[in-house]
Amino acid sequence: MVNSPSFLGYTRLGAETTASKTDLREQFDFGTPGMKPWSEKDDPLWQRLEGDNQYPDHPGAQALVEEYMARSAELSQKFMHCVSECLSLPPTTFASFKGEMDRLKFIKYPQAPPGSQGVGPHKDSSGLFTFLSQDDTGGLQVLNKNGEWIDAPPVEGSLVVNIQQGLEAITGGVCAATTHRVVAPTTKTRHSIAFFLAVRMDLTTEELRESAAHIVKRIPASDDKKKRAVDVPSEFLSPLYSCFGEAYMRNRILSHPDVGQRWYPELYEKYSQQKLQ
Ligand SMILES: O=C(O)CCC(=O)C(=O)O
Ligand SMILES: [Fe+2]
Repeated sequence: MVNSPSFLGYTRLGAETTASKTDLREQFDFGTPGMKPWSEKDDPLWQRLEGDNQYPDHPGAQALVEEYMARSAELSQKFMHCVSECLSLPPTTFASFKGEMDRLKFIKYPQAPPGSQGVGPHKDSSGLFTFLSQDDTGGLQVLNKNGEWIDAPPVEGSLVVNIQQGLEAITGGVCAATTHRVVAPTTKTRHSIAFFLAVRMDLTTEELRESAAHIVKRIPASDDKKKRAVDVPSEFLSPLYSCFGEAYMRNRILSHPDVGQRWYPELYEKYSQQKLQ
């Protein structure tokens, strides 16, 4: 991944940081193929997050990744319609928020001493929803409304769906982003595959406030529930960033400091000193 300004490719064990601690996992990150090349002259820096994949040197890997991404994109399209209906909104309400490059990650967690951090507490930040497939090892946990960690145990043939910060921001916090983590396995290796449905990176906080107000008005949640949900902090809603792309760039740089330092040294310095407001 260190060769990719788009944070795509292989991340070795120990190179990723979440909640200021090193994660015990290795992974391959891929994006929807065929993105427009970044132009230094015309495009904002965050546009560079959309780039070319680095495929492993393994027969069939590229075809498999591309098929997995295409089918997940199709599924997520239907899922978004269902979510809109559940919120009593027209089925295509979220269509105009959909971003260009979805992401797919193949993750491996090696055995570790009890209580080790596979991946630390976080909210997914590149988009609207995450569709997660996990093997039968267990270790995925979700924070409930009382602030307790509860297991999200493997259920064969199922996907875990996380709400990402993009949807949280768009719905004014009514659909709160899922805070989750993985406790490292102690007796065997754990594998998981995560598909991240992209949100539009050019969406500015101003546009967002307008559309969120419009959507929130129409979602039939109690005012009390709406208010509490908005209290969840989100880097996407931080006044520090003018659009989703910028907020996502910060997230990538702090999660993958080696890549951040190589390609975006000035931003790395800035973000590592900045407290999220
Ligand atoms: O491995 C898992 O089950 C979760 C992975 C995850 O939350 C992530 O990579 O964002
Ligand atoms: Fe996650």
